[in-house]
Amino acid sequence: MRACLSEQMRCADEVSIKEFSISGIVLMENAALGIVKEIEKEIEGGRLPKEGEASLICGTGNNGGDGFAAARHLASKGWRAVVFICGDEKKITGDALANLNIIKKLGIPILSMEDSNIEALDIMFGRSHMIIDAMLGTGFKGRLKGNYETIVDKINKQRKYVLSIDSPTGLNCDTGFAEGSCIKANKTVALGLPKIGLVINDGPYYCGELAVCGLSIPEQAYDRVGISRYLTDRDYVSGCIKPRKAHGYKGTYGRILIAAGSKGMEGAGLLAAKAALRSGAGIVELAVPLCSFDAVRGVIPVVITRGLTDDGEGCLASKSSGEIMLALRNASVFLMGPGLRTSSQVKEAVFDAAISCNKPAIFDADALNVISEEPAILLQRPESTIITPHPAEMARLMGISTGEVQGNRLEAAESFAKKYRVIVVLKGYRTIIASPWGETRINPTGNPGMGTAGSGDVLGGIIASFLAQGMSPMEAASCGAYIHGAAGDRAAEKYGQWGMVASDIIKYIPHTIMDIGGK
Ligand SMILES: NC(=O)C1=CN([C@@H]2O[C@H](COP(=O)(O)OP(=O)(O)OC[C@H]3O[C@@H](n4cnc5c(N)ncnc54)[C@H](O)[C@@H]3O)[C@@H](O)[C@H]2O)[C@H](O)CC1
Ligand SMILES: [K+]
Repeated sequence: MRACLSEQMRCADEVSIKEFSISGIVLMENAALGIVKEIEKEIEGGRLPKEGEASLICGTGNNGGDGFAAARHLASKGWRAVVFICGDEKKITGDALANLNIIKKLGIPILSMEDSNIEALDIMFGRSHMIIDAMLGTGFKGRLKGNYETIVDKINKQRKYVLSIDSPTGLNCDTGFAEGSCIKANKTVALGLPKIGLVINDGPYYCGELAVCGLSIPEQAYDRVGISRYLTDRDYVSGCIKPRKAHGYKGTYGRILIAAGSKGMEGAGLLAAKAALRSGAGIVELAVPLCSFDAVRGVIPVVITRGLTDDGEGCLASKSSGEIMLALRNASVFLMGPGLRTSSQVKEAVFDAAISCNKPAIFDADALNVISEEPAILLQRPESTIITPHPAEMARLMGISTGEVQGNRLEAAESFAKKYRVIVVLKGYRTIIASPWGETRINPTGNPGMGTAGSGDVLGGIIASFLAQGMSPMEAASCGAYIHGAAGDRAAEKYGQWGMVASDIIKYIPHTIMDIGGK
């Protein structure tokens, strides 16, 4: 599913209205119907009563207009709807005014904002079963002004079910940050497309459950606007995980070469190898420095192991690159980096491999740490090359602080992908997969328990595996992140976020793939 900036949504609305003759009032009606449908799902799920009182707190823009229209549909379903208008009623125009006039004629109770009425909100909320936040949507900028802040704080103090229309009021729906007070909703119904800020940074915290109501805006309108950011969803992943061919054999599912490890860091390569096999790779070969060979040989019987010349100090020797090239002749995909550690010899080995390897490749962990000394080396690789940095590695690659990366995750991943012509998988909360050609995907799965040693090695293995089985690099990176996160979510259910470890994520990869539709 696509995700967009508020300005892009405004353009798509305009295209729908002007070029496809879907008028604004139709979009607003569709919004109201979609919101009521989402409320009905909450009733079915037992989170709301079948009938009750709803307080609709409406702004003076179109977000408020959606609220007026929703009040009418809720009233027709047997709810007692009470509308409170924040701000100067005289400012209400267009489609929002049309809907306000309808509910006035229907006799739906409307309170409007005068300072004394703010106190009336407490009585209103006291009686309500549900508060609908229709104050501000994509038109909101900066920090809440005037009475908005007081009202938002009042709503957050209530222990009532809160549904936000399009975006929780107070949230910047482009950045996913709130500068001041912000509604903490139980559910947010995004209209048209989810805005980027709803799915990154603090957005998911404020939104609660996210539902999307398409408003019947045609895909052509989004194409016209050039919206190329996506939220990876289950349908996308199940479309990429194709049934295995009846006549397939292990060679059909690819052969992965993993160059990883150093003395005492043997686990990294083993985790990647196991994750690759558990996600369907045909053959996995793990190449480690000779000094680590005995520690990995036979640990996973189905993994082929190979020793590479070491530097006598526990790491790869620079001349190991010739041996890696030899091993790569039989491989279809190359994964380099987990547990290598950093030294000038490791750097030489990584740079040689980066220049010479003509197979689809993923560079991870320490391979990225040495590449960060001269990231321009990446320009010598095809655009399909994948790098999988965590925020600190991304910061090193970009020569900025981790805080700067985390404050602008989307921009960091996208700008690096464009500048160095590689696919960037920026790990962390809401992993971002950015391509050099402008397609970006945001991953919705995963949990804080996945911040555990070896978790990234598991992700590298899954991506390599999907690549080896024929997915495009963008599909492999996006589906890899999705399955990794979803398996991590299952591991957290079983062991808790505190107790889960990387090998638990691997345990749940098979079930997660089966759930998504892989046999
Ligand atoms: N996605 C769609 O296709 C549709 C969306 N709809 C809804 O329309 C809103 C956007 O409407 P708009 O009138 O442009 O803006 P808002 O209602 O969000 O707010 C405008 C209002 O906000 C005031 N404002 C701005 N910043 C602040 C601030 N910091 N503090 C206080 N007030 C602020 C500004 O002055 C304006 O008065 C979208 O979200 C959807 O809900 C359509 O209904 C259907 C099509
Ligand atoms: K809102």
